[in-house]
Amino acid sequence: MSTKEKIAIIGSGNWGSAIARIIGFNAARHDSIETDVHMWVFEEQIDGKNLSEIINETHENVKYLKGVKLPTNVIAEPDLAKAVTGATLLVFVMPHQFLPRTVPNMKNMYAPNARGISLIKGIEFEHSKPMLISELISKTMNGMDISVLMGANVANEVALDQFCESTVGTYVPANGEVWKKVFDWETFRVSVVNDVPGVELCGALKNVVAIGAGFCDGLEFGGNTKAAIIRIGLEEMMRFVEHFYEKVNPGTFFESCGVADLITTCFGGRNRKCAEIFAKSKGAKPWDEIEKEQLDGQKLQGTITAKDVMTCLKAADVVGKFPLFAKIYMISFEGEPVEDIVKFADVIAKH
Ligand SMILES: NC(=O)C1=CN([C@@H]2O[C@H](COP(=O)(O)OP(=O)(O)OC[C@H]3O[C@@H](n4cnc5c(N)ncnc54)[C@H](O)[C@@H]3O)[C@@H](O)[C@H]2O)C=CC1
Ligand SMILES: O=C(CO)COP(=O)(O)O
Repeated sequence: MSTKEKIAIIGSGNWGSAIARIIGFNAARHDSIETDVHMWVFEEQIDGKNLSEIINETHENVKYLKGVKLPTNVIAEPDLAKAVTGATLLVFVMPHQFLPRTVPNMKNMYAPNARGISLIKGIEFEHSKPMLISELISKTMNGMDISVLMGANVANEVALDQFCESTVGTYVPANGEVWKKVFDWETFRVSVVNDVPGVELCGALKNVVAIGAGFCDGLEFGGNTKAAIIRIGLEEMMRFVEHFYEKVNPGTFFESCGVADLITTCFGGRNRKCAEIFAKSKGAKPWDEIEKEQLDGQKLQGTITAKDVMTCLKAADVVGKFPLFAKIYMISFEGEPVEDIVKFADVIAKH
């Protein structure tokens, strides 16, 4: 039996495909990893043909990462149980709303010593308290060790080999080193830290702030205002993490997963872009319509996360300590005028 690590990627969207390219390169160059990497594809039809077949024939995900070639050792597989069979390393990368219905289809076909990593930016909650996606995955997979990878990694730029950094958060340093081998590439530099909640919550919460940054762009505010939103957003991200997860290392916010991801998303991300359009419509255009028109099947995470964050803040009775998060939620879902993005006094007074 092979003692090599075997990688399966669970997801093949915009980020899933971009990171599959790097994973494929690393699997081909490291002797300790099997060269073939299986990538699960949620099957759909493109001009009457299965997307998984198109990927295997053309080595391009023509729907989610058009114009970028994947290495030939990345093999698209529409059957999830088959994709993970014998895998020792499971890479979870899909919009978080699809996770609960996907994981059971893996049918325990992965190797008994399998470890996982989540690249998913979002939160879940249990009893109105935030629950990490990595915790949720671990719980549904009999306590499997789940690390996380988050960073300033807009997928289309990573796919073009533009230099960037990323952060792995892990509980088990030896697993962190394995994941570094899987992801670290000359244009994609990976650091490993021992802080899963900090890394993961940075990745989830910056999407909410990016909605606020998009509102500023839609209102045609200048750089000063957007910088203020980013700074206040960082402060609220730190406060949220401290409030719900006291063991977080403050240094994590200065890794790629923290301030760098916040900045890139507030300038070049999908959440920013869709929020700009929402603001330009004065809040009249529904989010799902904007998502459909602008993202062609890709998914917006910041709006869902804004709702989830608000649920946690209300349950803990701390809304007044998070006026920016609250404002973003109220503008997005309660009809508050978009211009009020910079007016916090009412939130603080009310809570
Ligand atoms: N795109 C980016 O630049 C980055 C995204 N991320 C995060 O990575 C995660 C995955 O994002 P992307 O790969 O960009 O996905 P995406 O936004 O491109 O979403 C499309 C994916 O969802 C799948 N899908 C649609 N309906 C489904 C269903 N019913 N069940 C299962 N899958 C279904 C599609 O097949 C496709 O693979 C998200 O949490 C995102 O926040 C993280 C870093 C960068
Ligand atoms: O997470 C991202 C960059 O690291 C991508 O953000 P968007 O989903 O806003 O594009």
